[in-house]
Amino acid sequence: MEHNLMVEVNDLSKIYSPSNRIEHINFEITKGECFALCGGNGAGKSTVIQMIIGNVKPSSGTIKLSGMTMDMNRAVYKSLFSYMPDAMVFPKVLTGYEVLCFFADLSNVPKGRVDFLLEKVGLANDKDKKVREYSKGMQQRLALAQSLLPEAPLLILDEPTNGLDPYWVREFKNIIKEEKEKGTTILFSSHILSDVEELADRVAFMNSGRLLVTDTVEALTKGNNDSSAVKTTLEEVFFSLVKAEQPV
Ligand SMILES: Nc1ncnc2c1ncn2[C@@H]1O[C@H](COP(=O)(O)OP(=O)(O)OP(=O)(O)O)[C@@H](O)[C@H]1O
Repeated sequence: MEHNLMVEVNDLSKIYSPSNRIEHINFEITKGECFALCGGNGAGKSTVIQMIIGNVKPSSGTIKLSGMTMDMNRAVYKSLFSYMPDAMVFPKVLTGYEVLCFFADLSNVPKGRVDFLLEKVGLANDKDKKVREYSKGMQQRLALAQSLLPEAPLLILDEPTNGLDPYWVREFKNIIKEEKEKGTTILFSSHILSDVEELADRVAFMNSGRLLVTDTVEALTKGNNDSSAVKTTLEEVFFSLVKAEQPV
């Protein structure tokens, strides 16, 4: 039977210490959906992502991708997603082209796709430069190209537009929209709530290791039930959620 859910996160927790806990995280992402994980610094977004991709072992809870846990078949589980970290460290002695060819070989991706993606992220003219000569933004564009190489059904992006100039923020958003149109399921984390509003179908807000709310962008920004109500922004929603959490 075709499984409609790409991601199922069920009562997931990571207890780093008694005072540093990410707990009771529950959400599902339907195939083809664009889902944003939002929250302030230290809310737990990256930890949740790291648990999904198998880099951090959960203290409890389960994660399924397309109905499958990592324990069922690690190789198949890992083939279901590709991942762009918030800061990727590349071997600095390699050129951008060599880096992508390395990752392409790992995933049996034809070299033609390397050239296509270098063009897409605006690095075609710099492909023979060593990565150590790349600016931070160029390295980030290389990281995005790396994550797009395998055309995995689930694309996971940790803070994809952080630190990019306005031109490349827009280009990144267009690339994410293209992926969405192709039917790729997308999970991304971001602090930039205007980007989230533009890209995401649904949003989960985290604070201090807990999930506060998960809903569609439309429902979160519609104001109140009065149809004449002025729409609010995700930024305002986030402020009121975090404010409500503060001790009085
Ligand atoms: N390896 C670790 N060991 C101990 N604590 C950790 C570890 N990694 C993260 N934490 C803690 O877990 C909490 C959540 O961190 P995490 O990086 O997941 O948050 P985030 O929402 O991604 O934050 P930011 O937006 O600042 O990147 C923080 O209190 C952080 O200090």
